[in-house]
Amino acid sequence: MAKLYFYYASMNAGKSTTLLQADFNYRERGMRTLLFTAGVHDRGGHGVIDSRIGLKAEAIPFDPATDLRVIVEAEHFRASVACVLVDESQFLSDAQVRQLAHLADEVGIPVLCYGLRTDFQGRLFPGSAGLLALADSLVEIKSVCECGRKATMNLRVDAAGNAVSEGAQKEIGGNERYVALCRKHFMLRSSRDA
Ligand SMILES: Nc1ncnc2c1ncn2[C@@H]1O[C@H](COP(=O)(O)OP(=O)(O)O)[C@@H](O)[C@H]1O
Ligand SMILES: Cc1cn([C@H]2C[C@H](O)[C@@H](COP(=O)(O)O)O2)c(=O)[nH]c1=O
Ligand SMILES: [Zn+2]
Repeated sequence: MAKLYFYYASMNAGKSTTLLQADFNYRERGMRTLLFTAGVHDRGGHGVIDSRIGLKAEAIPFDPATDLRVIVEAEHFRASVACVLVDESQFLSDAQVRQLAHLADEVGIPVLCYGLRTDFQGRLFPGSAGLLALADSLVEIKSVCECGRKATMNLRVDAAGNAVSEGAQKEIGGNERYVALCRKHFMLRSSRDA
């Protein structure tokens, strides 16, 4: 039975790199894949999955109005799709997570989602909440805080490096805007700079 997977981590943990490796693995065996990424996440260009290690691939951009089920079913009808890979899956809506679950259960295509678990305030994103609730397999990709503990949280920082604790949930950025920290240091920095 095909499964819905959620590979989650803090920022800068290697999610996009791992996705692109999994994609390569399918394609080098002659299997067709479909890649999606959030249209809003244009750090490496619109509709591009880019890893800090330098790997890149084109992907279908999704926004809240995108019906991933319709796109994948139409493509699968045209030529068999072996796997669907979704980057920035924290930005999926709950309805889109259900579309992906349908693809795994009813169409038989494995769906691999990669994304953040929590935002800069330590709260779940809609896509992460949906995936934590519905995925068959939850896999944590691990990275380290500056203290050596596991980095599970994402601190948003300003140009001076001070913690930002208020603002919109969605704010595109990279290492200049976010620091991955363990929970202890996330809490300490959040309250110190408040
Ligand atoms: N030149 C490099 N060689 C090896 N690893 C690198 C290099 N540049 C960045 N990295 C590592 O890649 C990881 C970030 O990968 P990326 O796929 O962009 O993460 P994510 O998608 O989780 O934000 C970090 O662990 C970083 O240390
Ligand atoms: C914590 C947090 C992150 N974001 C944005 C910032 C980046 O554009 C992406 C995550 O990118 P990565 O591939 O994991 O490096 O998400 C956000 O909008 N809001 C947040 O709270
Ligand atoms: Zn720490």
